[in-house]
Amino acid sequence: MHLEQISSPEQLKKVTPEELPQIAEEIRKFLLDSLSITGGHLGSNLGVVELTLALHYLFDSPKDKFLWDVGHQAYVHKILTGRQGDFPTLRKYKGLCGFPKRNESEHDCWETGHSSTSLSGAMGMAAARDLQGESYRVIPIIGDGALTGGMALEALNHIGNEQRDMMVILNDNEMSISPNVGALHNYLGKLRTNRSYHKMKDEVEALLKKIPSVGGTFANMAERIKDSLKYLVVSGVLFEHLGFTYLGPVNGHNLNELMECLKQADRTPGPVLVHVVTEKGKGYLPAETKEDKLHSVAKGYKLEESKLTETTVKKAGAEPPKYTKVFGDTLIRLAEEDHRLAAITPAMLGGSGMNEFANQFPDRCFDVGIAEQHAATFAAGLATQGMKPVLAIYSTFLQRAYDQVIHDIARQDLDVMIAVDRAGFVGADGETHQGVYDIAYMRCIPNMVIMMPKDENEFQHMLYTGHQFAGPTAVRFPRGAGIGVKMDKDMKELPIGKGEILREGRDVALFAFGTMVSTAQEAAEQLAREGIQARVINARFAKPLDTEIVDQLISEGMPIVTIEEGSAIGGIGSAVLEYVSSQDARLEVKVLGIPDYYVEHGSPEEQKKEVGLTVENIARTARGLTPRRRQRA
Ligand SMILES: Cc1ncc(C[n+]2csc(CCOP(=O)(O)OP(=O)(O)O)c2C)c(N)n1
Ligand SMILES: CC(=O)[C@@H](O)[C@H](O)COP(=O)(O)O
Ligand SMILES: [Mg+2]
Repeated sequence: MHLEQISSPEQLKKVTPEELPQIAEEIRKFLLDSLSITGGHLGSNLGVVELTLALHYLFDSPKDKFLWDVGHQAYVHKILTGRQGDFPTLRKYKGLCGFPKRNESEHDCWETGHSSTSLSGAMGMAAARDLQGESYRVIPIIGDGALTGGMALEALNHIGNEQRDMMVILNDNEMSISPNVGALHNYLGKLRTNRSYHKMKDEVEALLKKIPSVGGTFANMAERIKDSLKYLVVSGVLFEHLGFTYLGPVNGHNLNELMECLKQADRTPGPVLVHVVTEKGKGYLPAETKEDKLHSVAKGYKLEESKLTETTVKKAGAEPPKYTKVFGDTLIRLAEEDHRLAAITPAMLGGSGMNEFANQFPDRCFDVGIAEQHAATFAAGLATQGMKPVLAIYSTFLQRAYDQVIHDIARQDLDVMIAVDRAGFVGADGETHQGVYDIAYMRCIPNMVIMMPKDENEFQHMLYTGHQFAGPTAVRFPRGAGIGVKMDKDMKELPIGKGEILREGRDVALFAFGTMVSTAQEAAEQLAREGIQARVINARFAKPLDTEIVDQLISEGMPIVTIEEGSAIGGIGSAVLEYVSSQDARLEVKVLGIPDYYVEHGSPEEQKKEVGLTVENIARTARGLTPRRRQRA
């Protein structure tokens, strides 16, 4: 039997146990070939090949529920559940999603993208199962990185208390995106290495079972040994304290051992935690030996070489700097000048461009694990004592820390700068990762200052401005490269709440924010060729809004098109509308932003086109506002 003959878990079950290692090799080869063309999350998937095979071999999806935490490691599950043929479209527009997707397959029972949700979801399913008198297995698969997330710990607390049947698979590869960190990680390390202790525990228990229950000193002594052994075992295993039966650690690449352990877990009532030790990047040397274990690779990754293809490298050299790189460089410059600056990342050191900062300022760099809520409140704590923390966080993950931004940072008016990376469309990761809500969810928070630069040069000035400002600021910036402008040598402070007029015009105002400014400028040029003069405004601040600029537009009766790469509900367009209405003014305002639905994976260009954030649609919208005005003139 070969992989191409397996398009369902039923067919997998026809494979003999002896053939499984060969299927595992075929899966690895398929992943490597396929992802070298499309890109995607390589390292984690190479690490779960045997684990996924074992789960589908022994258990019965879709009746049994597999919940993949984060979901970036669900490619093998997709291959085994009939989607192998769709891999050429992986993470492409209208193609196979890079994460579990309920409308893609009945085997995807739980959608993910953000980490640490699987245990709570599993608890919900287990409770529903029991309340409805049903019988199926609930199996969340959670990584050691995802286990550092607060939600996962909240769920352990609940699951251990309720004692419902559930098999938690802890896939421990000692890696988050970067090497995993934290006390829990250290603790797992002790469990992993303490194999002799586990062997001793099994041997002593077996021995004691043989001691006959006779009276006298010997029996008392045996009971005392039993008690102290119980204490040793229990105090060594945090999970047992929490109400789980702990099984493992088991080698996640040895199919025989792994399946034996899973069978034992299946026979155990109540919540069981199976500690599976795997290697991220397993089977591909460039991944095994690289620090990030090739967590994800770009399109065109060349096999057998742990570097990108020639064409990609050349292109990268010629491209303007990535915003993330400008952030990392500016952070270092700010930290050199100000010893009060400390930077925090919730597990995204590399992704946030902070590796070099961590090298240069190890004492002032904090990787707190996948703990966005803690990261935000930790920043607040630092700020109360006169530090000037910078919280580097992706827009989509800042959603996790919403109450902390309101309650701990902004309400106390603390001097925290939030560097909101990946703001706007993120492309291939798709709907779970789009950074499109932060303007709306932060604009309503008192004390917040929210800005977004039109280019990478303005970005460094905004970071400088945010650092100088004594209160909460959010500087949002997109994924990817800048637009190729010259970078000023010195950083300067921008006036808070002031936009800039980039082009004069009397027919219509294009009021644009961040990435949309250059698109608006292009639209203005197109309109000029048709005789329509558009005024282009770089809003710079979503809060405070530059009301002077809007007052001027009101006084001229100039229609406005607002343009932003963020949710149209509650964004900068809403801010303009709110202000116009507060002035009892009658002015036409059209809001261009992201409509009220989740935009799926694809390229950012395809995503922008889908929602009308294009030169053509801006020009079309502006045209629709101008005829009456031009007739009057
Ligand atoms: C809430 C949240 N924060 C951050 C991330 C980014 N992220 C994706 S995968 C990952 C590491 C997950 O580590 P682990 O669960 O151990 O899986 P592994 O990659 O090691 O297989 C992180 C931090 C995320 N997806 N969700
Ligand atoms: C699964 C996950 O959340 C991350 O791996 C994410 O895909 C990283 O995104 P960037 O590539 O934008 O850093
Ligand atoms: Mg891990």
